[in-house]
Amino acid sequence: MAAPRCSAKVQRLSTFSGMKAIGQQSSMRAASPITSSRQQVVRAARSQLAIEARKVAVLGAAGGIGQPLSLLLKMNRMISQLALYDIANVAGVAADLSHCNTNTKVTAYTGPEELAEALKGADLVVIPAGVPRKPGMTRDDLFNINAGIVKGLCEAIAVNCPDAVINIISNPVNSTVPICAEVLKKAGAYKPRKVMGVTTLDVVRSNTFVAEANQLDTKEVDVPVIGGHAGETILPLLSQAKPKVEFTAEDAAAMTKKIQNAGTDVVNAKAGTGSATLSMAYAAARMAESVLLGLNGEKDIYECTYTESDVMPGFQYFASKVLLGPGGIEKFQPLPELSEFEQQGLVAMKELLTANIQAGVEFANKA
Ligand SMILES: NC(=O)C1=CN([C@@H]2O[C@H](COP(=O)(O)OP(=O)(O)OC[C@H]3O[C@@H](n4cnc5c(N)ncnc54)[C@H](O)[C@@H]3O)[C@@H](O)[C@H]2O)C=CC1
Ligand SMILES: O=C([O-])CC(=O)C(=O)O
Repeated sequence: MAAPRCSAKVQRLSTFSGMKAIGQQSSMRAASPITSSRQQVVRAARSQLAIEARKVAVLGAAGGIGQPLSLLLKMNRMISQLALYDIANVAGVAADLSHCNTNTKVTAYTGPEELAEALKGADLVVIPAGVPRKPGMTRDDLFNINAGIVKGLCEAIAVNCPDAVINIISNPVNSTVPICAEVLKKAGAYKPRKVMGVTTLDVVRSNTFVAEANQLDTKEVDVPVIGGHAGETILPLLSQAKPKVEFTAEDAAAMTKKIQNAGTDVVNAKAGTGSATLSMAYAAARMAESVLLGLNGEKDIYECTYTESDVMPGFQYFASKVLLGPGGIEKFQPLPELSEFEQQGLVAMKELLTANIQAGVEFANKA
């Protein structure tokens, strides 16, 4: 008879693992495809990190991103309770997921009257609630609907779990993050180091495309992405790619365009049925994992994120690489020396990013 596929000894730290069982020696080759370039989860597994009981809430859990994201989180050993909230269809998603034999307990909450219970005690709240783009739309075109959704959810967070880290996926991220921050400020519950716009998909895409173009192993590539999360505000720092990759000016411009347009390419390929969901779930699960590793005290956990920051004078909110830790963002990495092309990219994004930020701040503060 075949041996059982999984035993108590073969519990993995997270979904992405490919990693060896906790308690066994990990090797680079066996490392997680998501995190191995950073080696952070591998190290956590090696050190048999003391794992605290953590509650994670997903708001918009029945959607295109919410469902695969919840599956990935259900497989994350650092999460003891996964609270799934949506305005509809979430009970079935939770019932389905609850049959996966991992130790994460899944609970479902439907509609505004159950939102408070979903949030109470959460260490991390991930928000993929809201409408996605259709071909021909910009992310800004989602503002009218999604701004109100994010505002309402953040008002509830301010009351029910003001200490939680918040990962905002809902577009337009350039505006929804300022909306979240302003709502929390008004409620006296703002922790600037804990409000993070999820731009991990831009990093994931950059790593993939740069690896493919240079015949590199994807899991060894790391490209920081700064600015924001829309069009020309997405600025991959190809000059800072690790390992070092030489680009001609023409190739750098083409690669930058490809990364900036990647979301639109998926929207067009899906032809009216939505935008990136699976790669976004993967990216958000990586970000959640990094946040939780940081909360648990693991060292050297770095991610790019869009947040209120002083890193780039002239931009109140900006995406850049940060060190994560027990307090959320522990430290901002100063911007490295940029190539001439990247400096031009910074100038080019100024008008759009400033307008996006202003729209968010104004929306949150109108009566
Ligand atoms: N940050 C990023 O890199 C990315 C962001 N996105 C954005 O993520 C958002 C979600 O995308 P999908 O999951 O594809 O959309 P979807 O339409 O498949 O799912 C959205 C879910 O949100 C729920 N929802 C709506 N109003 C809600 C409320 N008030 N409270 C709780 N849940 C609510 C809906 O019932 C639905 O289940 C979109 O705004 C999209 O543009 C998508 C891809 C990448
Ligand atoms: O393009 C969209 O609308 C969804 C998104 O933000 C992305 O895929 O980067």
